[in-house]
Amino acid sequence: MPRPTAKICGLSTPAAIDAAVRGGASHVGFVFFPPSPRNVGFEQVRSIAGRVPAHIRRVGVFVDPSDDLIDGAIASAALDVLQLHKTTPDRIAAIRARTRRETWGALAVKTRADLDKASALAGAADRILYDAKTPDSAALPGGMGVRFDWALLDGFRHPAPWALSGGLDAANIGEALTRTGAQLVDVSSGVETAPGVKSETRILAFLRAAAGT
Ligand SMILES: O=C(O)c1ccccc1N[C@@H]1O[C@H](COP(=O)(O)O)[C@@H](O)[C@H]1O
Repeated sequence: MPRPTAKICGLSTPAAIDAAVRGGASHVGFVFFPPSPRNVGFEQVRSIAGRVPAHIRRVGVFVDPSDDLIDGAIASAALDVLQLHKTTPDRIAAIRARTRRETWGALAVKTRADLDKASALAGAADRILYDAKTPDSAALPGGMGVRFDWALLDGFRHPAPWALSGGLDAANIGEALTRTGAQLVDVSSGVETAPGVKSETRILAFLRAAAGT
């Protein structure tokens, strides 16, 4: 079994990017969603994204975005991947066709029935990101440290490449990998000391734990 790879999401400072790079992240994420404490503006992200070496993929995180937002983000951060939350499969397919970028569709999971939506996403996106469903009243559809019951993925026939996210951290990533067999994992609040405040120590600990070292 190859070693799992990991995305560190919600980066907004040079120090956090450098820690993700040093720790061996395969992907780094920038959030383009103003209600998020991790939201980055175009000028801000332009000033830091150049620190990411070419072998690490840059992911833009969006919530049902407009074309203008996507185009501005791609231009500012040289994004390789678009991660789309609360976006319909038709819209995801249109974004993918228009931008010619690798596209991930986030699937909010709380019950087994939620997984029924995976097949529609598989035709539209390059990868399905299983994320925990946040409460209806929550300000954000992700990035809240909420995890779902990983047993829901037991025996599930994944219709596309996939990744696991939602409430992961250095303490639970080993169990998450053993339970689900994920080959790509994604973390944001689990490597923070407060919402939007990344910890270099926690980033490095997460990446070590994900690599099993
Ligand atoms: O991180 C955010 O602020 C965010 C905002 C809007 C949509 C998604 C967001 N983050 C993504 O949520 C998951 C899980 O995060 P966590 O580890 O539970 O905090 C992850 O994919 C982030 O990319």
